[in-house]
Amino acid sequence: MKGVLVLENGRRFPGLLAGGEGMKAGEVVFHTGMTGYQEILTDPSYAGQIVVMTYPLIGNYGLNAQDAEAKRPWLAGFVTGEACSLPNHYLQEKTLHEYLAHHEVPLLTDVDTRALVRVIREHGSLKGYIVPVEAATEEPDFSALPRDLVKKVSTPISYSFSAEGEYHVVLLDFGAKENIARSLTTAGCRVTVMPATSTAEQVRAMRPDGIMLSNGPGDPLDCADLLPTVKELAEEFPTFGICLGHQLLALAFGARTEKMRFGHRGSNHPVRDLQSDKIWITSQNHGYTVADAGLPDDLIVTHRNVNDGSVEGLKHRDLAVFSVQFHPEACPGPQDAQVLFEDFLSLMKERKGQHLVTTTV
Ligand SMILES: NC(=O)CC[C@H](N)C(=O)O
Repeated sequence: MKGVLVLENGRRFPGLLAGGEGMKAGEVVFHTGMTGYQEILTDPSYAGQIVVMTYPLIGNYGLNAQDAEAKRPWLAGFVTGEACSLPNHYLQEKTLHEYLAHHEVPLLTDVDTRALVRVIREHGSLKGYIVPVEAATEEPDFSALPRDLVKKVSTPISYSFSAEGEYHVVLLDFGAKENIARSLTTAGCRVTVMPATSTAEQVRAMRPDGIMLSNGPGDPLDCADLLPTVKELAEEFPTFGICLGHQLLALAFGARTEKMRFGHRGSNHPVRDLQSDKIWITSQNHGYTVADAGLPDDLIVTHRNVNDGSVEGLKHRDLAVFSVQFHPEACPGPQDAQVLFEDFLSLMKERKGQHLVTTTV
């Protein structure tokens, strides 16, 4: 079926429509990863967004049971140049077309994604919608795009992700990629996942050694009601924030966040670790950033993006609290930053009063 992506500035990008066919509006963003599309499709941070892949051929290794970051896709649409309908991989269970049709997510293929990405880069991110060509006269209501995305994607109930491990981490789920829990488990932690709206008392009752604040969708300012709890927990426990978790920590301690022109979404964003002066290649997916202006004295910048200088990491001057804008759990992507899970373990170890043996490589 012929379909079209219509941008809010009126630009139209025709293609072939498969998957879900109802009108789905969202913020149109692009991702530069060559692989990792299954992790992108299942990353809850993309809720409410239409993701355009810049790499021309997507889907050639199918989707499997192991690489999902969540049980379902949350994104509003997926746009590719070419989508492979005959994938080949020993783990492959579904094609891109089958997976997105099953979850009723529109898949628009055969799109001139190079032209589309140029428009987004020039104008900054734009809202848009995908529809069958004949329905493209309907006026979408962009004002109706949801703002309570974190509460939509967060787990409704607490659950134990892993039951063994020396340190107990409560993972506050703002839309967590499963690989954060997997990485913590691999590092030797017992992980309990709790809803985004959990109170400090509920978290404290779990007797955690540390708090992990996850990634998640939307504008961090939409989560203002969660900030007092984030601050209370960070003042009491070793705390590690990733992406949205980093932004919420920053806001909770008095920093500001701002929307970026078109964000960072890809598997090879260079970040400078200011302490070692080494460059890490990182996986990123964010449209907001912590602003340099008005950064409180208590927060020290630990990492910066090499391309645009934006804040990529923070630590608290006095508390056992640190956070990064990129994804050390790196799915998809490189693993340069995985050492941060060891750093988190070290903070929990210190809090327990044990001697620290650094495993940093
Ligand atoms: N991956 C994330 O956690 C993204 C954080 C936030 N939604 C942003 O786009 O900046």
